[in-house]
Amino acid sequence: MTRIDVQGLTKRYGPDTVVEDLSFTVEPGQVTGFLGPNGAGKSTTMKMILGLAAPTRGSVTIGGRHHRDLPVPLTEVGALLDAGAVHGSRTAYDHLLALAVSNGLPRRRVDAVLARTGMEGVAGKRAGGFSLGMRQRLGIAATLLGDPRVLIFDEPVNGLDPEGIRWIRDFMRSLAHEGRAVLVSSHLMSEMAQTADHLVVIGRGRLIADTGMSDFLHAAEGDGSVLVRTPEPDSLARRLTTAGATVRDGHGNALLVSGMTSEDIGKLAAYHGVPLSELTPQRPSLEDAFMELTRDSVEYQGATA
Ligand SMILES: Nc1ncnc2c1ncn2[C@@H]1O[C@H](COP(=O)(O)OP(=O)(O)OP(=O)(O)O)[C@@H](O)[C@H]1O
Repeated sequence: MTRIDVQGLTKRYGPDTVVEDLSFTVEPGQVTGFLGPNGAGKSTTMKMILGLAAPTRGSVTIGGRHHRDLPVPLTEVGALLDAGAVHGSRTAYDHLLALAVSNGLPRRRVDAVLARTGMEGVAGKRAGGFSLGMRQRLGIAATLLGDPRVLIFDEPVNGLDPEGIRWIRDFMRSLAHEGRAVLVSSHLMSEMAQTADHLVVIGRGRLIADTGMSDFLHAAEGDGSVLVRTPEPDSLARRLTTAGATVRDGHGNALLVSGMTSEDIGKLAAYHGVPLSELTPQRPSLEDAFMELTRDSVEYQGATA
């Protein structure tokens, strides 16, 4: 099985250390979300994985080999860093054919990737006239020309409409489902939550978290308090406190209850005949959880941060 192995990776540009002692693996059969605020070093790390930037220290291997030692790189790793890197005057078919030929790949792979990405209908159209979503599809088709086991996408959903985002998300999942190792960068936690199985979070070039998505979501669930709305807040607060819960007053007729599940609060209220108009477990948004995690490492904090 082919995995990406990043070990002690460091990159300096002059006096600036933009990636610092970074280690993580990208496992086959799952989507690994590579998350970090703007300027965190995601693109630089991806370039080092692909041999496009030389590490100052540390190493990256793909299936145990450095990128420079891969005989036909496109058959081992496909990458989309910038979907704009297409000759606008070429048709989608010719763009892919030029890539295939220059990499010694058979012509039939062009038809295969056009079909895989649902682009047969526009294969003869010039890429210069494509929407951003179509350009992304073309870029993704190109990454698949060599049928690689490892795929790398830098912010693939940036600027796309909801349909385009959904398409890319499903596509990433299907690639992982086939056993490929998929690394996808983003600065949006909410996007990753719907796509990734595993999360590698960096800030200012350093590793902040390397965790399963479900563990992250679990940790983000907060203190487990429950918002309860009732026309009889005083009576319910008394009964909840007697039953061992901690109750804080909210706005209007709302109570914020901790130390008891929403299910037990509902049962207690029903038992005492107290009507409820709302019973909502409180969870911080994923974006909140991510901001909390990376708070100390955003590059430029606003005056109010
Ligand atoms: N060739 C370069 N020379 C000097 N500094 C660079 C170079 N490339 C990147 N940097 C700096 O390295 C830091 C990390 O940039 P990088 O593009 O890797 O971050 P990123 O996490 O991908 O951010 P974004 O989401 O904004 O693309 C930034 O401060 C950037 O200015």
